[in-house]
Amino acid sequence: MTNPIFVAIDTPYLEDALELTRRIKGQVGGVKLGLEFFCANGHHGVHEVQKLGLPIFLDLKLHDIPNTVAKAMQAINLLEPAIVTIHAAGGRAMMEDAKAAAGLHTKVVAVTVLTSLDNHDLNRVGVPDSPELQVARLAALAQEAGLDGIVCSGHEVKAAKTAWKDGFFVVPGLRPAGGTAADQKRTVTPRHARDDGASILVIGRPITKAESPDDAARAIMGTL
Ligand SMILES: O=c1ccn([C@@H]2O[C@H](COP(=O)(O)O)[C@@H](O)[C@H]2O)c(=O)[nH]1
Repeated sequence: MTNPIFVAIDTPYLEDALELTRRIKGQVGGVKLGLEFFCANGHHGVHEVQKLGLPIFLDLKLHDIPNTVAKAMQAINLLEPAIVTIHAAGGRAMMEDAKAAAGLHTKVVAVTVLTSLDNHDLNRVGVPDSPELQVARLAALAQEAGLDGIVCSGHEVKAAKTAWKDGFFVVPGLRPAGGTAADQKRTVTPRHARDDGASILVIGRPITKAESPDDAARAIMGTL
């Protein structure tokens, strides 16, 4: 089995990111760099991590008017990321323009409902539906816009895959059995997400905050 684990390296410190990536390199399939890292280290930082040889997932969650998102996408094309995120809530035109501006080998995936939100949180931002319904709605819009796939929690991935057979499904909010959820509200185990159709598993703190990140990644891989 290809290793589906992308480890979320959530740090503003380049040296820490490099050390962690070197340490877990043999145990994961790729590295996810987010806003925290990109704002602190920019293109240079991404290049440095890239030199270690793992596929790079740039989790920038772009969300703006179509022209601005398309220009941002063009500006990161040089980095040739394997995966980039945008927000589905930006609408169909924004997603279409983002995909058109992306490099040929970059998967553009849309964040549907953040895994840190539950039903109540969603209602508070004006969405009267459940996360399941909202994910299905935004996944259909992302598919119409020609994107490669979506980001959703492990609770919705099975239904999303049924509706979008060749979609690419990124699932964060993963916790090994008994793990601390922290700010995540819609969590499942990595095995559950994999069995339900996740294409890649995004795992941060259960690996990066473990006493031995490489052992933690190996142990999670052993459960899949
Ligand atoms: O809905 C989403 C979208 C992105 N994320 C990102 O995934 C990791 C999860 O980190 P953990 O430490 O495993 O909780 C993090 O980088 C988020 O920005 C998400 O959690 N949920």
